[in-house]
Amino acid sequence: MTRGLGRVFSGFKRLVTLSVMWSMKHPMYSVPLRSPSVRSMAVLPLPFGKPKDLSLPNATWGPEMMQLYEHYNSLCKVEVEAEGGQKKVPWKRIPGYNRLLKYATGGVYLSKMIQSKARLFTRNIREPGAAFEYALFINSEEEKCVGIWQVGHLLEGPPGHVHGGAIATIIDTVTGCLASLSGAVMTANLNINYRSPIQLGNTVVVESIVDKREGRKKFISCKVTSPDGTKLHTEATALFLSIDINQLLLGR
Ligand SMILES: CCCCCCCCCCCCCCCC(=O)SCCNC(=O)CCNC(=O)[C@H](O)C(C)(C)COP(=O)(O)OP(=O)(O)OC[C@H]1O[C@@H](n2cnc3c(N)ncnc32)[C@H](O)[C@@H]1OP(=O)(O)O
Repeated sequence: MTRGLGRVFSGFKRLVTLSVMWSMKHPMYSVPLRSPSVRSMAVLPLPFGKPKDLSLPNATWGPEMMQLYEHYNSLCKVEVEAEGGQKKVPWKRIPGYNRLLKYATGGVYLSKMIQSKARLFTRNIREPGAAFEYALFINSEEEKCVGIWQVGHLLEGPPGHVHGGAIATIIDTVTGCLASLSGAVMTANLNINYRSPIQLGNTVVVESIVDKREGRKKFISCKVTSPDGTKLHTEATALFLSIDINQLLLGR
């Protein structure tokens, strides 16, 4: 089984790697608000169809979530001067699917082959608004990732408030997205200080930056605040280690 999977995977590996690298540089993520024409590189024709981008607004998004989305989405259209007089758009919205492998060309097929029932933890509840509603924005120039999150009623920990494990998930996702800018990583360490509880249904902003790199290690810090930044909910530091995705998938 492992050998068979290895053969399937190695056939796609190069394609996936190249397309992930290409996708991080491609301006496709600058999707205008409510644009019906979301171009997705994960879109291959038959037989699996087009994956749905779950990072776009839906009817459950409240005014604060929409305001933040519009703010960061508008940053995704701002060009800045880069080296050699060229223009760059540093902010990109990361499209969200229910599996990570759908991210890249070939991933649609791969994700059907490898544990077809697997779902990304943050996208496994189909009811809109019930759990994690979010969009991630990344600035590769400043090495910064911002997540806007609306936390639904299925994430209760203390009465009426968000579970600490759900907050850890949010932090792991935002810092993990930033850490994976240059390739596959795993979380080695997550250190969280919970400063003030988050009410269910509320929207929060999660900002993360790279503090330091040492070989395979990336040290990232993160804070979770209210939308206007006045209330600090959570602070965290994370250590990510770059990994060989082959080893992860093939269990070597
Ligand atoms: C591609 C683009 C896609 C973009 C699209 C993104 C969209 C959406 C993003 C969603 C993002 C979700 C992000 C979820 C991310 C998870 O949730 S990952 C799941 C949770 N994590 C795990 O299960 C990891 C389990 N642990 C492991 O697999 C292994 O321990 C690790 C972390 C891979 C490290 O193992 P290793 O590679 O063998 O490394 P090892 O030799 O042990 O250590 C190397 C160095 O790191 C140090 N180290 C290792 N562990 C630790 C530790 N815990 N503390 C301190 N130091 C440590 C060692 O001391 C050593 O240091 P030096 O001696 O070199 O100075």
